[in-house]
Amino acid sequence: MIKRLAVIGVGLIGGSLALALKKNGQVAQVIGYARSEAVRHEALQLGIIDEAAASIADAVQQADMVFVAVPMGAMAAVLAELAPYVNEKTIITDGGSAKQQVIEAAKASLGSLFPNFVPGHPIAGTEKSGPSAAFAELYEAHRVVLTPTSETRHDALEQVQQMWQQVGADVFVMDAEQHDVVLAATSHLPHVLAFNLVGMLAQRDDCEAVLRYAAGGFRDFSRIASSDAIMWRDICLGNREAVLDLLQQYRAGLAQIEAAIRTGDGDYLSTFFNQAKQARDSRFAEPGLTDNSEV
Ligand SMILES: NC(=O)C1=CN([C@@H]2O[C@H](COP(=O)(O)OP(=O)(O)OC[C@H]3O[C@@H](n4cnc5c(N)ncnc54)[C@H](O)[C@@H]3O)[C@@H](O)[C@H]2O)C=CC1
Ligand SMILES: O=C(O)C(=O)Cc1ccc(O)cc1
Repeated sequence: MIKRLAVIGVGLIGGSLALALKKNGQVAQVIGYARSEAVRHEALQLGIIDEAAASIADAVQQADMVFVAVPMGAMAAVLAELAPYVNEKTIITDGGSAKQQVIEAAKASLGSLFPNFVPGHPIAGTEKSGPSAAFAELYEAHRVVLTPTSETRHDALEQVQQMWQQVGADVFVMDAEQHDVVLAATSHLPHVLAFNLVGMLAQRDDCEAVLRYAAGGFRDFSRIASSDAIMWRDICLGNREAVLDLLQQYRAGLAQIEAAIRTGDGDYLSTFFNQAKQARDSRFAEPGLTDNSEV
């Protein structure tokens, strides 16, 4: 049972954790902070938080658990701001989509309390953001990856693991570097591709006609291009190396497809498409990948 949970960033991810813990009676009090007063007020009105803090210091001072769920680009500043106000009993964790960058920031800011920091990433979300997008069931039957370092306190890791299990998540522990490569492949690259496709089509003169006759496949593929621009800017820049590697690999594949179309190499296309289909139908046939819902 968490006595006082401080949520820094009360949007989809922070808000959903607060709602889920409250719903299950796993937290006595939630205090929330967001940069904008209007967002804090909204979170209070929606019952996501019990109290709105006027500063990060006020939010974390009495907390036994701190959950940081701000865009990746704001993580370092938030961690630096909270560091003087936490103590050896406070556990600090986060929900950032790439882990190595957050770990570096936490190490730089938290100093001797760095072992109290448990890096985390719920592999659950939608294309919506803000407190109004939060819902208590978001994490049920979804994966949460924790990427402790060699310095992470074992009891802190256990408590964060328990917190996520209490809201219905399956918790996995992974090395941060591996996490960033894996998530670049299945999440960061697809978002970049969707943004690029939709952005490209939006610039065409015949955009209206193109979209009017779009089929279900376009709706599926383009949904994630509705995601928050600042959040995805920060993820791309925060997981730079892995995203660039995958983009290069993707471009090489695309170039081969382009060459096959140009030269009329139908065998290449059918073989390659069939290999991808076989992979999607067998090895990728995981719950969440086979239905049409968001991750
Ligand atoms: N949206 C998604 O599906 C998922 C997002 N994440 C990660 O979770 C984190 C939060 O994302 P969302 O909840 O979707 O975003 P969101 O936009 O819904 O919420 C972010 C919150 O942070 C606040 N905020 C922004 N800058 C701030 C600052 N400098 N100081 C204090 N508060 C600040 C905003 O007011 C808002 O309350 C991000 O790091 C994102 O990469 C992780 C998994 C899924
Ligand atoms: O909306 C979707 O399908 C997502 O992929 C949500 C998502 C966004 C960012 C993450 O780090 C994890 C999950």
